[in-house]
Amino acid sequence: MSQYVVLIADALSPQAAELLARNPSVEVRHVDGTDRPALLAALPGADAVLVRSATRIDAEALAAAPRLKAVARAGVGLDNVDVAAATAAGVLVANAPASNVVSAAEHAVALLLALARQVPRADASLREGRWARASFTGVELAGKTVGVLGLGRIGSLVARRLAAFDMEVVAHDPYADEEHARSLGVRLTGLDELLARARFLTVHLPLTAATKGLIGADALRRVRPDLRIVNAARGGIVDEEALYAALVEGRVAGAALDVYEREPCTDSPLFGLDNVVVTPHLGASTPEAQERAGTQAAESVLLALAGLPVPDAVNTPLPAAGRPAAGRPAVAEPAVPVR
Ligand SMILES: NC(=O)c1ccc[n+]([C@@H]2O[C@H](COP(=O)([O-])OP(=O)(O)OC[C@H]3O[C@@H](n4cnc5c(N)ncnc54)[C@H](O)[C@@H]3O)[C@@H](O)[C@H]2O)c1
Ligand SMILES: O=C(O)CC[C@@H](O)C(=O)O
Repeated sequence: MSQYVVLIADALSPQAAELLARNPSVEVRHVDGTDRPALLAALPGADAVLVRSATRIDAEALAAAPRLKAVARAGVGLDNVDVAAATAAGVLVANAPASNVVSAAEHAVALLLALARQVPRADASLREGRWARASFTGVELAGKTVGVLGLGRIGSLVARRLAAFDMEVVAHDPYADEEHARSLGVRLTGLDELLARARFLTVHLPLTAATKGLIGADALRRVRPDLRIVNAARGGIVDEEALYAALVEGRVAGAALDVYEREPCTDSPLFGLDNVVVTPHLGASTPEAQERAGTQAAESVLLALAGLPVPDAVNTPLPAAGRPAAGRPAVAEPAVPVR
């Protein structure tokens, strides 16, 4: 008979459930965590719960789960888990911090290119039967300065990719290591210089009290009018109201957003602007990232539940993100410091 019940509350890669189910002590149950009554009804029987982004594990959910020993999130941020309440309740919280960083970095670069070349609007226009070449002039990346805000795991991967486009890459991150930055071809700067010089700005910060609204009305008054901003980190770091004002007043040339102050976000004044590209929080939405995130979260749960053995890894190996693969030069992918 199974000793531990592990509840999967969001749509995770099937490999997560497969990994858990290989352990005879574990019974896997599924619940739709966005159906709050169903979640609260399932939690009392759970020893561990796995979530992605949709399910909120807050103080109420934790109080409904007296047997709970671990919450694991298949992703980087822990925004939907009340870590303080879990800690107070003696519940271990784990994330999968390197699982989706390559996908997130690639999505940020995709947004930056889509914005620079107006790809979404040109695509929509042609599908409507218009051959409007003159309407969709873009800008080149080569030779332009990109400011990377936050030179952690994802910021470093983005910096390296944009350096390959022959951009001048500057970064602001008070905690970044000079040598690490140099190895990426990145120059560290203060925020003021980054804001004043950048033609592109890409945000890769966690959402904290210090970063909330960091790119707000004040910062947006100090930027070039031809600046294009990408935020694929967390909504709220770029203040949406201030961004809207800067865009309509021509103080900023464009923005590409994957994340929003409130999610899901299906209605925003920003969505009505031609110089804005938007996606619905898709940074980690690839099978590769989801397989890694799901299996890493499952592995954490097995370890948390009395150190259960982790079966042989079934996940897609991470292609040298956050750790250089043997035999590859150190600069091929940055060994991003994991704090
Ligand atoms: N869009 C998506 O689907 C998606 C996917 C994965 C991660 N993310 C988000 O991307 C962001 C970055 O993730 P990561 O894995 O690179 O995180 P990370 O912790 O590796 O890097 C964050 C960096 O920000 C720096 N930093 C912190 N406060 C700062 C400040 N005030 N000013 C400048 N720098 C500061 C830190 O020193 C660190 O180097 C997070 O918000 C994460 O949740 C989004
Ligand atoms: O895809 C997701 O669910 C979240 C991705 C990302 O924001 C994360 O925190 O890892």
